[in-house]
Amino acid sequence: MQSRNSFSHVSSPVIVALDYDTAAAALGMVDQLDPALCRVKVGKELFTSAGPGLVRDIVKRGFQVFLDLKFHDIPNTVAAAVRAAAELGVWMVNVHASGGARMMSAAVDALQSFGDSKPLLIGVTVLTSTAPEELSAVGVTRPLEEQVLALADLAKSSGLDGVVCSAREAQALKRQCGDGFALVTPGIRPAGAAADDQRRIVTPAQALAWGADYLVIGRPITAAADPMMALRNILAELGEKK
Ligand SMILES: O=c1ccn([C@@H]2O[C@H](COP(=O)(O)O)[C@@H](O)[C@H]2O)c(=O)[nH]1
Repeated sequence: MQSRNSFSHVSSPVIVALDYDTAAAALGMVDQLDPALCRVKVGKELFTSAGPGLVRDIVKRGFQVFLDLKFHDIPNTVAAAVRAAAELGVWMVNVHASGGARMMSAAVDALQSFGDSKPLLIGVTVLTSTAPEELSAVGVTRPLEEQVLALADLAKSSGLDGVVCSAREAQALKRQCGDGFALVTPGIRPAGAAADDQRRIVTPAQALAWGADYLVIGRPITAAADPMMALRNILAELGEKK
């Protein structure tokens, strides 16, 4: 899957999740990483503590940034938020697909004026920390995979570029949505690694084999004694299996 915006120069599928509470800690990790070997993700903790200035700094260092703020609000607010994200120069931004078609279409429309520098717009389906048995407690009674497929269908018909899902759903999603629709998969764990709070985990090689386009990996890299070595080991495993 080649991303369809003007930032498509990194061939590695790995997106390193920078889940830190200060700009200094995040930049400490960024400075150990190579922008030719991975992209990076700024999520809610880091953005809330360090703000848009840090995102600009990371972009200036040559990294493609996935701004993972999972917007979910009324259409006008989400449209304005994704526009603000695009102005930061990020490569990818996301919204919750459960926000509905009108909200997602408003986000798509808001990005039109950015032309080739438009970030990829991705819809979150069901979080990878959600176990199948947890869905009914939030009012979703159909099976988890059906919910993921339905939300992906809504995201695609609303004009989004892809979805966040578990790689466990990747094969069914590729069949339904086709190759041009990006599958961004957190919940990635090398064999033997701790699952932590994730519930639908997949190894890096298995995720790619099942059709994931991007692998979001946090703690298995950032908590490693040598994060760059951990990244290189994952890439080597992927190279061998591709
Ligand atoms: O469904 C989702 C959506 C987002 N995430 C985010 O990805 C990383 C995963 O980090 P790990 O340390 O590899 O578990 C984290 O930033 C989450 O907020 C997700 O895990 N699942």
